[in-house]
Amino acid sequence: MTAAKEYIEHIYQKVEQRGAHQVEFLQAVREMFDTIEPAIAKNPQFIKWNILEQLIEPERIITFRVPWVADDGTIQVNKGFRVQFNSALGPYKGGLRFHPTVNESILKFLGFEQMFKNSLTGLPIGGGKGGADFDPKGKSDEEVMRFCQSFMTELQKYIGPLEDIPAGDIGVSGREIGYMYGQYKRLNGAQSGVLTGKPVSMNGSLARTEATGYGLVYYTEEMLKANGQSFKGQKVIVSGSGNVAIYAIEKVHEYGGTVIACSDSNGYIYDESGIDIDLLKQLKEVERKRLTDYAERKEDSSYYEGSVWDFDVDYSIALPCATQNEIDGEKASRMVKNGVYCVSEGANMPSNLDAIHVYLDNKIFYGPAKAANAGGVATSALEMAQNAQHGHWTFERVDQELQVIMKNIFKTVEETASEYDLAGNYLAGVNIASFLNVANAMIFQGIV
Ligand SMILES: NC(=O)C1=CN([C@@H]2O[C@H](COP(=O)(O)OP(=O)(O)OC[C@H]3O[C@@H](n4cnc5c(N)ncnc54)[C@H](O)[C@@H]3O)[C@@H](O)[C@H]2O)C=CC1
Ligand SMILES: O=C(O)CCC(=O)C(=O)O
Repeated sequence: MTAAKEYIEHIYQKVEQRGAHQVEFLQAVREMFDTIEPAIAKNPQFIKWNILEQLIEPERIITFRVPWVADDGTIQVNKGFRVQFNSALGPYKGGLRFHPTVNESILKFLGFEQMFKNSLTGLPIGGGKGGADFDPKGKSDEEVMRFCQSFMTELQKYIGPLEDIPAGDIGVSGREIGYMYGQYKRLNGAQSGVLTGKPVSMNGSLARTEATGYGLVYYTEEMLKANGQSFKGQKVIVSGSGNVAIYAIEKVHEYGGTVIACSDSNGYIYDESGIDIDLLKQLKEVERKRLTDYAERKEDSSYYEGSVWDFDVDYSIALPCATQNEIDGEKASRMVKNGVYCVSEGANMPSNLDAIHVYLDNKIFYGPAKAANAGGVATSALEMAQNAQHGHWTFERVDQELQVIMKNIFKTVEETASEYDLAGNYLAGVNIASFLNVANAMIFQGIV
């Protein structure tokens, strides 16, 4: 075993000892550690600085009680969190997730990946993530507002435009960000730079809503082009039907591909002629309905229960945009059998480690989440820039900057993989490039 490998395994054992039950976090660390040996072997100072042990420990985890009153008068209590993972490259930056499954392991995996992802954007942002085990589904607007106000009453003590700037994630969109900003302002005065993903009328950025989905397609098109392919004429499946999925579908259609299926947490719709994006937006963004309503309103479309990745149909590109671990080894093998040659991740860690092995063994063009979905946070950093200069940029300007950022990320990934004699292994390119960004910044700052 090389010294680099021995060091990596020694630190991994420590992570396991400290939190064997944190399975999502362990998975994210394992995936990273499995690819960075060449970078550690080439840079022995990382061992001297014990950089991995510093990296895997969040700078701070804040947990708090979130009490609120439901419409029926009952008193509800949820658990709130903010994981301030790493500030080597700038203030903590990353979304808030409101979902019943939220726990410390999930937020640590998300924060860990966020610090690496953010470094790939080239913008001055560190990594963080937060949220609560609150389910906005089925709640009235008033209940969501009261929850958001209680959540922010505590969170506001720890965030600020130069310290920590949360944004949205699963279950947190413009509505929730609006309520949280209202409460922040009531307690601290108007400082719009404290949250991103704000509604445009509240100093949000144009194109932030679209950015993660559009960015995913810009990144994937670059990867396809580098391999003599493109979206044009391709059949695509997108999982999810939330913010990331909707704008990924819209951009795939603009690029000449056809998205034939998308999903929610219960099932999926198949629409061979291509998902009707206007209908999907109306159902999901306006009416907050389920996908069963799509099949009821759109002729020749069908709804099926279960995972969209178990659907046997010919297609070539898979864009998972729902949630973590939605694809296991079996589902990945099924995709390959169905003709998939490209998988690019809008969701964070949607593929488990077995699925990733299937992609690598089958030479799938693979866009790991840390790179492929970085367009959302990159545009959040553009929103911060606009807020700092008290100005607004046009949609075209933000979208143009987003395209440049996503192209540059792919270029960095491709070049890094080649530099380490791993040409075409985009997973290694993503992990090594982002690891070097964060590790070097930490060394510059000393032991802090
Ligand atoms: N919103 C953003 O800017 C960014 C989001 N992401 C990631 O993208 C993914 C989706 O986030 P958003 O679209 O923002 O959230 P959202 O709340 O708008 O939509 C989430 C979608 O995933 C589906 N979903 C949730 N749990 C599921 C499950 N267990 N099985 C199948 N489907 C499930 C929901 O039905 C919904 O369609 C998440 O992994 C998030 O972390 C990543 C980068 C930025
Ligand atoms: O826009 C942001 O700050 C956060 C985006 C996010 O949560 C993510 O990239 O997973």
